[in-house]
Amino acid sequence: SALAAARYGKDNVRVYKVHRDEKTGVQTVVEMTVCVLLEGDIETSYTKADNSVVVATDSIKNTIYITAKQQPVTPPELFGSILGNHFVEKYSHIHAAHVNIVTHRWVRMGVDGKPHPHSFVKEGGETRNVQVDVHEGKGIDIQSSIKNLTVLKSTGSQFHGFLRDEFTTLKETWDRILSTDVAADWQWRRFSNLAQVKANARRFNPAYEVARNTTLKTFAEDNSASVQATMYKMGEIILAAEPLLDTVDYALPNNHYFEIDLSWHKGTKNTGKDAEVYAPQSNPNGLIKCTVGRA
Ligand SMILES: O=c1[nH]c(=O)c2nn[nH]c2[nH]1
Repeated sequence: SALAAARYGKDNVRVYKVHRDEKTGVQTVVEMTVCVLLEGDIETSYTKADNSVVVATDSIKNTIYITAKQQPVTPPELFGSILGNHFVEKYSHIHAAHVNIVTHRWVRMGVDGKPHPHSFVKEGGETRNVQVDVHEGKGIDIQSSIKNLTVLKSTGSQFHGFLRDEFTTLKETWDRILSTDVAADWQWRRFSNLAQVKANARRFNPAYEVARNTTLKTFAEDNSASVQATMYKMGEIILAAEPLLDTVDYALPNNHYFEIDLSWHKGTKNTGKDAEVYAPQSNPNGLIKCTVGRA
């Protein structure tokens, strides 16, 4: 046998960094969970118990903290590129670094209608993530994403005209609840090196805002014919907004809310246009995926 592939590193490195604006007294916080995996001429550490090629995962963890101290930690696309590039440049036998960053949403607290200078609220499990893959001598691939943004609309969603055969029991509907946990990601065109990432660093936050706002606005406003049709509209708009994007991906679970027939109780009407009380379903769920690319 032979080693077909290998990468190793430190996962679940939790990092918090505060920025203190001395003039205004406003403090800003970033909290993230980082994973760094390294690839390169490390085969002998697997096949020959040769640890001389191993940058210890503890050293990788230390490097994450030092880099977070010395470098900007936002936008995560930039921090991930700086971090990955460090390992490829520092160690001649390391030829690729794979950095995953999950940033948690500490949203500034509003107190008496005003943004508080140093207090924050974590809103749900929604995160902003990046996957940065630094390939020595080839370039830097960045995928940005939103995860666990749970949304629901109480109407404005339909599903009819679908294929009917001997396996079909689902009733057609022109008015249903639609709820999903948004997982969206957008793939940047390969950056040739760290300098080019830095030259485009101003694009990352606006792209995130466009992706998040487009997702919410389209979800809310589209009189959805299906999850498929609505997610495609989202992807089209995001792609049109940022020329450096190659593709936009969505993976949307369809979290079903079933009508409950209550007619057994004194003829209580609770289906169709009289439906008010529903049974939210944990499973099974639809799962609709797509990748929107340039024509
Ligand atoms: O939006 C939807 N797409 C589907 O493919 C589907 N299948 N059942 N319900 C559905 N809703």
